[in-house]
Amino acid sequence: MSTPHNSAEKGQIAKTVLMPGDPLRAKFIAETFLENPVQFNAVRNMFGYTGTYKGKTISVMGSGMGMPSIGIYSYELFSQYGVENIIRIGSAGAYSPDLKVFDVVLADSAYSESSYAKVQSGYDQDKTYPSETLNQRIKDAAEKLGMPLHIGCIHSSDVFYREGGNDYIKELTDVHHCLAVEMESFALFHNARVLGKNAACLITVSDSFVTSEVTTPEQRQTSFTKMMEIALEAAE
Ligand SMILES: O=P(O)(O)O[C@H]1O[C@H](CO)[C@@H](O)[C@H]1O
Ligand SMILES: O=c1cc[nH]c(=O)[nH]1
Repeated sequence: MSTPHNSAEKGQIAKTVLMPGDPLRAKFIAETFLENPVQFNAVRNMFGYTGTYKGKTISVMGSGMGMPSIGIYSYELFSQYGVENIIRIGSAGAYSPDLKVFDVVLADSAYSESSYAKVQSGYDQDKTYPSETLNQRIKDAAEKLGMPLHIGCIHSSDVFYREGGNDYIKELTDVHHCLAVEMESFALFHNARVLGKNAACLITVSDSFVTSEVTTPEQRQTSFTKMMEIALEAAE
C-alpha cells in the first residue's frame, strides 16, 4: 500500500512516530539515536525512518511546515498506518520572558486563529489539546532524564512573517496565555482527537520575541537534542 504522500508499506511504521517539521531533523534523529534505521519514505523528500531505541521500535518522520502539511501526514499515519501516538518535536519562538533559547516546552494546549479544525470537521473552538496520557509519559521521561520542562499553551500560527510590528503578541500572552509560537500543533491535536489517537508536542525555543536571541539553521537541525531524548524515552 501507499498514499499520495507516503510510500511506506503497512507494518513499516511503528506505533509511535516522532515528527519534527524538518525532514533533515528526522534524518538526524534516525542516524544519531536509532539502531538499524530503515528509511520508509522519501516522497517529496519528507523522510521517514523506523529503527530501535533502547529496544523499542520507533519511527521518525518530517511533517513539513504549517497545519495543511502536518494535517496530511499525521492523518495518513493515524488512519492508514495504524500509528497510535505522534509526538511533534518542533522549534518555536518565545513570547514569554521566562523562556530562553534551547529551553524545552511541553504543550498542554494549542491556541490558533486557524480554520483547520472547523473545515476538517466543524470544530469551532480556538484551542485543541494533547493526550493527557502521552503528556504524562513525557513529563515522567523528562524527570527521569533530569531535563526541565516548561509547560503551557502554545500558539499555532498560520503566518511566520507578519506585518505591522509585534503589538499583536500582547493578546496572545495576556488573553490566550501562549508561551511561544509554532505552526502545527493545533492541527495535529485535532486530527488525533477526531481519529481517537494520541498526540503531544515538545518544542525547543529557537528564537525569542522578547530578547531577539536566535539560533542558526544548523542548530535548529541538529542541536535540539534534549527534546529528542525526552520524546524517545517517552515513546512506548
Ligand atoms: O522546527 P519545526 O518543527 O519546523 O517548527 C517550526 O519551524 C517552522 C518555521 O520556521 C514551523 O514549522 C514551526 O512550527
Ligand atoms: O513558528 C515559528 C518557529 C520558530 N520561531 C517563530 O517565530 N515561529
